[in-house]
Amino acid sequence: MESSTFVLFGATGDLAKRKIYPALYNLFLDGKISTPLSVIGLGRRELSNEAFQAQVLNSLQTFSRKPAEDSEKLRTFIQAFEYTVLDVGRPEDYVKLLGHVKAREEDLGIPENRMFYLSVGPEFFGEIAANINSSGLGSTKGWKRLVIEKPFGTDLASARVLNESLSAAFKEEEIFRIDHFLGKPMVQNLEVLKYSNPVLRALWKNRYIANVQITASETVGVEERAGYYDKSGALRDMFQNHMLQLLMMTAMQLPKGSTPEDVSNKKRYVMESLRPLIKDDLTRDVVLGQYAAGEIKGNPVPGYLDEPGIDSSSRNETYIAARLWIEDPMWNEVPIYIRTGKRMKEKSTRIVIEFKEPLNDYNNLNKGNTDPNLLIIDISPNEAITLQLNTKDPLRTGKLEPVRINYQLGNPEIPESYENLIYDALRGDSTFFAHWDEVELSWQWVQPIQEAMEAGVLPLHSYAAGSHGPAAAAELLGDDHWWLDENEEPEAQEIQSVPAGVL
Ligand SMILES: NC(=O)C1=CN([C@@H]2O[C@H](COP(=O)(O)OP(=O)(O)OC[C@H]3O[C@@H](n4cnc5c(N)ncnc54)[C@H](OP(=O)(O)O)[C@@H]3O)[C@@H](O)[C@H]2O)C=CC1
Ligand SMILES: O=C1O[C@H](COP(=O)(O)O)[C@@H](O)[C@H](O)[C@H]1O
Repeated sequence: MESSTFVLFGATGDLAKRKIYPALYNLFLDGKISTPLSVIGLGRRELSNEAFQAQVLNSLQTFSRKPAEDSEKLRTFIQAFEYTVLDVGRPEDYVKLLGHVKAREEDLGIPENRMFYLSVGPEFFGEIAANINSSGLGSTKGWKRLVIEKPFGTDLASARVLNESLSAAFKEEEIFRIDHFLGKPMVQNLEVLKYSNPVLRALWKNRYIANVQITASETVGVEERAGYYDKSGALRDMFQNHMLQLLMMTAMQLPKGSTPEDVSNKKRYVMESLRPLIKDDLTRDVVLGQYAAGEIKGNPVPGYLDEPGIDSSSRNETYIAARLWIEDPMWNEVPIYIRTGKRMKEKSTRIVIEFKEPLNDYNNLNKGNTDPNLLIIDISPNEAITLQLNTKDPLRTGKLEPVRINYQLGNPEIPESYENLIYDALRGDSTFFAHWDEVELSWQWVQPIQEAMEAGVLPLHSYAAGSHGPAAAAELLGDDHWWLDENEEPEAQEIQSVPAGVL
């Protein structure tokens, strides 16, 4: 991999401190970044290089997975960072930035490879891309790449406008749209799991799969992000991007040796095959919820409407569950259940594949009550693969009983999501990024939900903080039920204690 200049817009912001600097540092320590390294941080506030470097050091000491103790390596890393004042709306600042980038390229003997990482508000994305183009920053003899954070638009129309403005300055293959769920090691493991195991490969089809459940539950509430979250809600914040990306990764079929373009095509195919939502059936397929006061791990927490910065009459959803169908010979008749919510009982991102019931019980031991086989893929915070099988009870009750075979990753050496993604972007590998077609089709699919929410025709169910979500989300599954962690209370018991009213 050739050296490049990492130009970071929003270098004084929260994401840069918590994720980007630690990721760069860990990549540097792992020898995954070409040296000499050059990072130019940008922001409106005045900072000397030394003050900026002190901020970077502080971020590493607070957030890095590897220790940032005084060492020659740490000093070399920190000295790679320089700072320039830039206001995104001032074209002259980009010209000054070009001078800075070129001077460093010459000083360090780095080829004109430039990665522009936009860790700023999405309202600036289009303007920055245009200014990179017009200032000459984008006219390089090497490669240029644009890395952008979420959110990518707030609906189909705004996403299309944003994409057009980016496309005027960068080609699609130069745009790397971060979806940090795609950087999670277990998500990156999905393809290998499906295709390197003949057992799973043979079963990964509707003949054997009863349903698929994709859950991202969080115990945190709105935190300090009321301004953003009260406009975004669970649909825009999690469902349209992370949850649908997990669905694509689960359902796509990828031949060995696929290129990033093949991946993008396969993911697009999944989205194109999703049965569109019908306005009149929405209440049957989608459940929205908002948390009421409750308890998280024994501590009382306020309801959403009492959170600081939230309008007391807000109808914003903090929970969404949906039933989806992929109209494709491999997935026909397999319901896919997706749910995500804040202030739930546990923090867990997980995919559960429920296999079809055996046609007949072995020797009729359980008389139709045999548990199904499950494949449970824990993505975070736990990273694990669990297979639930049936065995004969060794205590000779004569019954079959389910047992779980479990493999936990849990190795501190495993790179964090941003490390994986920044490494891939530096290598020019867009496999684990959101491509435009996927983003567009995702917005298209959720559009009927957005319209129904705007028209106020979708009920908003209340659920107690610390529960598994609204009771209506259990009904969405009909005869199926959500699978929980082995140690948790069964869903049915929890659901009974949840206020089932409609707000
Ligand atoms: N924080 C997080 O955990 C996550 C953030 N994101 C996304 O990442 C992006 C950045 O988020 P975050 O770091 O939290 O935001 P912050 O508000 O913490 O930081 C914003 C950054 O943008 C800079 N900035 C703001 N206005 C301008 C301007 N006019 N010209 C130049 N620089 C400007 C600020 O620097 P200064 O004030 O010096 O100008 C600051 O460095 C957003 O798109 C967000 O949605 C995505 C996932 C998670
Ligand atoms: O993008 C987001 O993701 C986080 C959850 O991510 P995780 O890696 O902690 O599982 C979510 O809290 C946040 O609201 C959302 O913007």
